[in-house]
Amino acid sequence: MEQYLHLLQKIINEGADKSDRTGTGTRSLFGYQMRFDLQKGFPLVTTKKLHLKSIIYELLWFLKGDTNIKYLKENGVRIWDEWADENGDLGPVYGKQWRSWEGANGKTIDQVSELMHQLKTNPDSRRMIISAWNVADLPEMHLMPCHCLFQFYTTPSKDGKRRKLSCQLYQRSADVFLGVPFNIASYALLTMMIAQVCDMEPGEFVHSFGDVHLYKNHFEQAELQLTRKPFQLPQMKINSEVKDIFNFRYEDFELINYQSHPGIKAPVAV
Ligand SMILES: Nc1nc(=O)c2c([nH]1)NC[C@@H]1CN(c3ccc(C(=O)N[C@@H](CCC(=O)O)C(=O)O)cc3)CN21
Ligand SMILES: O=c1ccn([C@H]2C[C@H](O)[C@@H](COP(=O)(O)O)O2)c(=O)[nH]1
Repeated sequence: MEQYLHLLQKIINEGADKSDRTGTGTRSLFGYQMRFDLQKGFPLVTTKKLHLKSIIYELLWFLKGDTNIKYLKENGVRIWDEWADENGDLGPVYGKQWRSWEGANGKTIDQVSELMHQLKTNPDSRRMIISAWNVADLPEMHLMPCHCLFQFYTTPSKDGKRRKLSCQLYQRSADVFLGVPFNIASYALLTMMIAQVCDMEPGEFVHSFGDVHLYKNHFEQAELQLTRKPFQLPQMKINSEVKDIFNFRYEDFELINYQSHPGIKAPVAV
């Protein structure tokens, strides 16, 4: 995960100091890209211990089309608590847009099912995009989508038998210390899950950023992380019997050989 440490260092060295919506203050860069070859291991940050359980449950929650934190809470995941109302609702956030985007004349569009259909029937398509940035719904969302648009791309693999699947994400706003390690692992996992159910090989995850920032109250934590040497990447083992993107359960994932430095606490900007 040298790419990630390089980004942290670059923000510290070259970023502009900016105020932000939360009142915390950030140092920020505009426009940056990282690439992760998913055949070289699972891109989970090793310079602090990451809680993969939260990442997996959050992804399964998006795929269910859920936008209430009840399911997360039942599974011990608290990362969305600060944004929910008294009923646990977050408004029409990711899950709603991925699975039931409301179009004209009351029709809803399941972008994930559409994507699966395209990948299986027309894998050279240049239109395999999922967008959470539903402009009409933005005012109702408790937090506007940060990872707002992603695209898939396939090529024939070397042996010509199976295709290789890559994914590129555009993240308009990125909390480099807390959010980004989650976002990398989440989209890497999603790409591997989709590759499996389409009988493809995982290719690359390309992570493109708009405003990528380090909050002022994460500086010490980031400096500590930069003193640490990354370990080799772990591997992710997925239950190969699952052949439908909507049938994955938490128990279908096994992280192997994850060696990391200790966790580092940091306050989340609300
Ligand atoms: N300021 C901010 N940063 C974010 O990364 C973020 C938001 N807001 N709002 C919406 C979601 C929620 N996300 C979050 C929220 C909290 C943690 C966090 O506190 N992570 C801790 C451990 C949390 C756990 O797994 O229980 C960490 O050390 O990574 C991570 C991602 C990502 N998003
Ligand atoms: O998956 C996520 C979700 C959120 N973030 C961060 C990025 C920003 O620091 C805040 C959102 O604030 P805005 O004012 O709406 O940009 O949350 C993230 O990094 N990853």
